[in-house]
Amino acid sequence: MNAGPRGGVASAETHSVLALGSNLGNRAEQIATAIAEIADTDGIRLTAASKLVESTAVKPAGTDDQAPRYLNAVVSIATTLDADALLHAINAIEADHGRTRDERWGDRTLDIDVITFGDVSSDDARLTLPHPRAAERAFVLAPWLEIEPDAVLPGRGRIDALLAALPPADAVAVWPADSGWTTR
Ligand SMILES: Nc1ncnc2c1ncn2[C@@H]1O[C@H](COP(=O)(O)OP(=O)(O)OP(=O)(O)O)[C@@H](O)[C@H]1O
Ligand SMILES: Nc1nc2c(c(=O)[nH]1)N=C(CO)CN2
Repeated sequence: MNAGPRGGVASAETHSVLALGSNLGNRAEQIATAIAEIADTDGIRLTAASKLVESTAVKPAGTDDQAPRYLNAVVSIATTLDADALLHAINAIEADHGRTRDERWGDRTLDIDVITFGDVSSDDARLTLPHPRAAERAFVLAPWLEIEPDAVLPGRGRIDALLAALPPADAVAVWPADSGWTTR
């Protein structure tokens, strides 16, 4: 797609998909503020933002299953930043929201992951692309599908098929519950 600055992704820009999550504090406000901050970042143009979805916290096996439920959302952007600069920008937004990094998959005020950056593939631990766990996460795939129904996760296939292959127990619910939107 190359529809220029108002439509799709201009040639100097890279299309990227970001996933946001929060399970501490005012979850909806943190995600909404973070999306506004992403849209305000130099070199980033927000092209779509999903509704919020709510789901049980996915934790490593054997850890506390009492964790607060998450709200998640997905945005698509067109950016002139390179992947490192984009990671730096989203880490700064997380830090502004009081995010600390102490525990893997720990509770957090705000998490922002880079799901895709163009068709870049990277094994770098600092920025693995596409995000290595996106294909197994209904809380990423369902809101992504809402904003990009034909999207493909590079190397894994169409996201509608990936979502349909997940166990029904992984389904996410639109939040707030009365907004009349279902994900599966
Ligand atoms: N695609 C990516 N998006 C965001 N961070 C990434 C990515 N790939 C690697 N990282 C690195 O992962 C590190 C840990 O990130 P984080 O604490 O958000 O992990 P997590 O949210 O607990 O787990 P998960 O990555 O499964 O969502 C970060 O310091 C970051 O450099
Ligand atoms: N439901 C849900 N569970 C999670 C999430 C998340 O965003 N939503 N993020 C995690 C680590 O990034 C770990 N577990």
